[in-house]
Amino acid sequence: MIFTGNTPDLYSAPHGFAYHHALSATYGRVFKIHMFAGEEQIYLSDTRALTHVLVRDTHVFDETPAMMSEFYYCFGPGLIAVRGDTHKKYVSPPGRRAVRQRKMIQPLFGAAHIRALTPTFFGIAYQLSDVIRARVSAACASDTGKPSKHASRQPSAVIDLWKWASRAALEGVGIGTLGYSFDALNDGTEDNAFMVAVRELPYTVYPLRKFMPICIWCMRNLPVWLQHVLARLTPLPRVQKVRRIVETMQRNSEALYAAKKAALRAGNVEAAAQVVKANMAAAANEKESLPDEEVLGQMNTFVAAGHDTMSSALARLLHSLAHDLPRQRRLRQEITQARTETFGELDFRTVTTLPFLDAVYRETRRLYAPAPFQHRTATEAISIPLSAPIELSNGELISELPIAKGQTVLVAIEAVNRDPAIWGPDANTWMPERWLAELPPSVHTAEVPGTFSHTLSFLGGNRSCIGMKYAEVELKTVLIALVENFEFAPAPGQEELKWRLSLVQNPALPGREHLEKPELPLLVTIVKDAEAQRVA
Ligand code: HEM
Repeated sequence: MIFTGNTPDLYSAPHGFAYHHALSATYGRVFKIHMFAGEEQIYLSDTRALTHVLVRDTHVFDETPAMMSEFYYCFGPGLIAVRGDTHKKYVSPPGRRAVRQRKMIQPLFGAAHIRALTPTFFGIAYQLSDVIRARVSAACASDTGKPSKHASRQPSAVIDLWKWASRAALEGVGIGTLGYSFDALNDGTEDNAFMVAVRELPYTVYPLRKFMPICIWCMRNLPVWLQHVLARLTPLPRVQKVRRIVETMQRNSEALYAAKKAALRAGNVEAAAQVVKANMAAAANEKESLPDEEVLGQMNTFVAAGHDTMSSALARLLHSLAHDLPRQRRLRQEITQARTETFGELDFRTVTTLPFLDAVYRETRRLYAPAPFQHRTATEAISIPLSAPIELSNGELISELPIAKGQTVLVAIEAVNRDPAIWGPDANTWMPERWLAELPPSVHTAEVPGTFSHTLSFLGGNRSCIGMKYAEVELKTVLIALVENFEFAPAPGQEELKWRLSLVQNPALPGREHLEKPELPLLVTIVKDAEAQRVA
């Protein structure tokens, strides 16, 4: 305990959430936590101070070396794993021009591109609904010899929706960013190695965070070839599994990249991945372009960042609605009415303007941020202002928080999103209606430095989530298709699910938290038959 500090509790998958909630409730918005080998970090949910960490003083607060090393090892030099000038600007080798990664990638996640992708998202959403329908029908048929449909009882079955949330997320990010279908929504498709690797990465790598200080030392002090030799020789099975996953992802991205470049050279623009297309066009025009390893880094990053967060987010939306049938019915009614009013043609405008759908989406993102915290490390000593003075253990009152050079701040995303002083006494309750009324003045005065609806779910500042709008439109589209076609309810005998802390949160059945694979069993009932769906 003296050596590990609070680290085991802070990162504990099964108990981590309860521990974080208890810490905030007990110690407030600013306090110290004790990490591995005596390191002290600052646990921060004071919004004024966080504005400095995430927005105003980003020249001081950088991504934590531990996280950068982890991302770099897993994905290569993609947007999430590069810092400072490289994040904005590639420091070019002689003869090459400099290119800003974020600037170059931004259009791929801009409103115009997302609008153009909306029919693709609908295609994925209806494929998902078809596969769930087929599963329910098959389960009913195997129970009774034929699908159990009669006047009073629609076909229903318990389905593990984690598997399908994960597959839909993969298909979305594959088609949307790489122009590549994993064929993940074809019921007969077995998981291929790439799919398994992407899916298993977050919960395989997460428990290794306790060894991060050792990894960082190696990455800072050893040549890359020696790091790879050491990774191969490390006897921990988990390290070997991560290594295999990373190699699989890299191999598949390389093959895909080669195929996309070849397609583009052969004049098949449609078949090219957006990022490859944009980069090759830039290079052809002698404009700023990324070297191959950075394009590969983006491909790995998009797949991982898009898959993990999106499957967690969709799972939370379905789970919340399953536990609240009246609100689920209200949402279904809104969607059905929109379908009638638009003569069946739901589009980008419908997706982004349905008020209750929007309220459900915002509330779920507020209460259940897939990534409940992040880290930033000060590259020099600095003092940042606090919203309200705090009392130190020696009785001294301070209104500026001193942060030492090298000290890490834990950005407590979830604590801000659930702060009762901001959101009111019902801050911990899932209540979509709060978004349909005027938000309390405290939400505005808090000045949360986040890019999404006064929350930190997509963080804020120069490293906020680039996929925010992409996520919103895809998730809402999928929700429209699913809620219109099915009713979701807790699975009998499996009503309680436990949400585990990981790189992004994921569900498990009580007593099965030790199993790495997440599970989301829900009772799915078909409420709109296939014929009606086709007519719509
Ligand atoms: C509900 C879904 C999502 C949530 C909650 C989410 C959340 C976040 C958060 C909190 C960060 C900051 C991480 C950090 O500071 O280390 C981030 C960064 C990032 N996200 Fe997302 N994300 C989501 C979906 C997506 C999607 C769909 C994509 C791409 C297809 C994506 C791509 C990225 C990338 C590339 C970054 C790094 C940005 C940078 O460093 O400049 N995210 N995301």
